[in-house]
Amino acid sequence: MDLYVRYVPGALSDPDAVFGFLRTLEWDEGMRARQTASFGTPYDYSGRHHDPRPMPPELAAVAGTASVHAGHGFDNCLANRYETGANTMGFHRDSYAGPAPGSAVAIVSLGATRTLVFRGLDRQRRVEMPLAHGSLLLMTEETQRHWSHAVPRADGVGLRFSLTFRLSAS
Ligand SMILES: O=C(O)CCC(=O)C(=O)O
Ligand SMILES: [Fe+2]
Repeated sequence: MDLYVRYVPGALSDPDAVFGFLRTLEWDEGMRARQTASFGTPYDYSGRHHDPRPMPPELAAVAGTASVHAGHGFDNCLANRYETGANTMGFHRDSYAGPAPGSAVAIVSLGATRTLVFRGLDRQRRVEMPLAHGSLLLMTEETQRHWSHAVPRADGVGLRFSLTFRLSAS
């Protein structure tokens, strides 16, 4: 299957404010590769359990923007903090055990541009997508079935956050 994702540059009206807000958050340092924080309906990720925590208004507003593009709401936000280009995310496919069938996963990027690499499960194809400050990327369930994605190491790159939004099935 061809890669079908939708990239919306400049999706956020005030990305600098969201970036500033994210800098004030407390981050979970339990993962070596990067730091995380979870809001809304918990979504178990990399075998880590998150307790339910309400989405702060700053993130609920971003979820609202993502909803307009996705055509459905989002009730979970998993935030990732990549302090430097040495912080990474390995190849994986997002699980649909929790999310509603047919719903999209949205990635909102703040701060330094990092490249999201898609790799076909046949390992024959590779597509690189640089994700800019204030951008939104939508991925479908179908995408997850045929492609994995990763945020590889990048030299000389500063702080970057990603917000991944999901809609839970129940
Ligand atoms: O940080 C990113 O852009 C990727 C995030 C991601 O793939 C995830 O949280 O599942
Ligand atoms: Fe992912």
